[in-house]
Amino acid sequence: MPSSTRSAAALLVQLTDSHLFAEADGKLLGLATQDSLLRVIERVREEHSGIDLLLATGDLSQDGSAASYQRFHQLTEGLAAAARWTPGNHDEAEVMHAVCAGSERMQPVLDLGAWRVILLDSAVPGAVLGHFDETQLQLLERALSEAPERHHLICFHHHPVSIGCDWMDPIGLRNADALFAVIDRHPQVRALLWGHVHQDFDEQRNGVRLLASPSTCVQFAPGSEEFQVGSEAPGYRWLRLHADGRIDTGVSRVTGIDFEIDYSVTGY
Ligand SMILES: Nc1ncnc2c1ncn2[C@@H]1O[C@@H]2COP(=O)(O)O[C@H]2[C@H]1O
Repeated sequence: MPSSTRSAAALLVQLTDSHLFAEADGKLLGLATQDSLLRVIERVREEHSGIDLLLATGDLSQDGSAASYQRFHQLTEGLAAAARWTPGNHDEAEVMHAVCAGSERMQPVLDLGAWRVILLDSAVPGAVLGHFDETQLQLLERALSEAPERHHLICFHHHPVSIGCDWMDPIGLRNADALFAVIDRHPQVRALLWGHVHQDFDEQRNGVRLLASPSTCVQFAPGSEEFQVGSEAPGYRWLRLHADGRIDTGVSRVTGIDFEIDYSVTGY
C-alpha cells in the first residue's frame, strides 16, 4: 500500500510510449527502445525516491508481444510502491491483461491519499486514433460520482485536445466531447494526463490541467505540421499531488548521452 497519507503529497512518475519489442535490442527509427527506457529509469532513480505510483500510459510495447510486457515489468519493478498500466494504439490489451494477471497493474481506479487516479482505455483495436467506448465513459462517470470528496487525476493514451502538431490532430481522441461532457459535471477533476504525442504539453481547460509527456524513446517535434521526429532527449514526467488538490509537476530528460536516431525516416 502506498505510504502517503491524506495529509502528505503523493509522488507519481509517468513513463510513456516506451515502444519495447520482443527482442531486447529492437529499434524504433534507429533508436534502441529498451536501452533508452533503461536510461530514463536510471534518471528517475537518481532524482526521486519514495515514489507512490508508476503510471504507464500506453504504447509500452511496439509489437504487443508478451515478452515486451514482461520486460517492461522486470525493468520497472520496485521503482514505485504501486504501478498502473493502460493500453495505447500499439498495445495488445489482452496480452497486457494476461501478463498482469494476479496483480493490480491493469486495475483502472486507485485511491492515493486525498486523490483518486483513474486510468481509461482509449485504444481502438486496429486503429492509430483513440476513442472512448460507453464502458469507459461509464467507468469514468461512476469513479467520479463515487468519490466527490477526492481530487481526481484521469490518465489515458490519446490526446483529447489539439497539441499544435497538425499531423497528430486526426490520431487523437476522436470523441473528446464525450469525455469533456463527463468531466464538466465533476468539479473535483484536477488534471488529465496522456501519452501518444511524445512531447511535453502543459495547458489548462476550465481550470483542469492538461498534461502530456515525452516518450522514453523517440520524440516528436512540437509545432510540426507533418510527421517530424524531435531532437530532444528521452524523458519522463513526475507529479506531486498535494492533499489540497494542488499539483506540482515537471518533465525530466536524460542528459549526456547521444541517442542514435535516424532522422531520415519519415514514419513507422
Ligand atoms: N509519416 C507519418 N505520417 C503520419 N503518421 C505517422 C507517420 N509515421 C508514423 N505515423 C503514425 O503516427 C503515430 C504517432 O504515434 P504512435 O507512436 O502511436 O504511432 C505512430 C504511427 O502510427
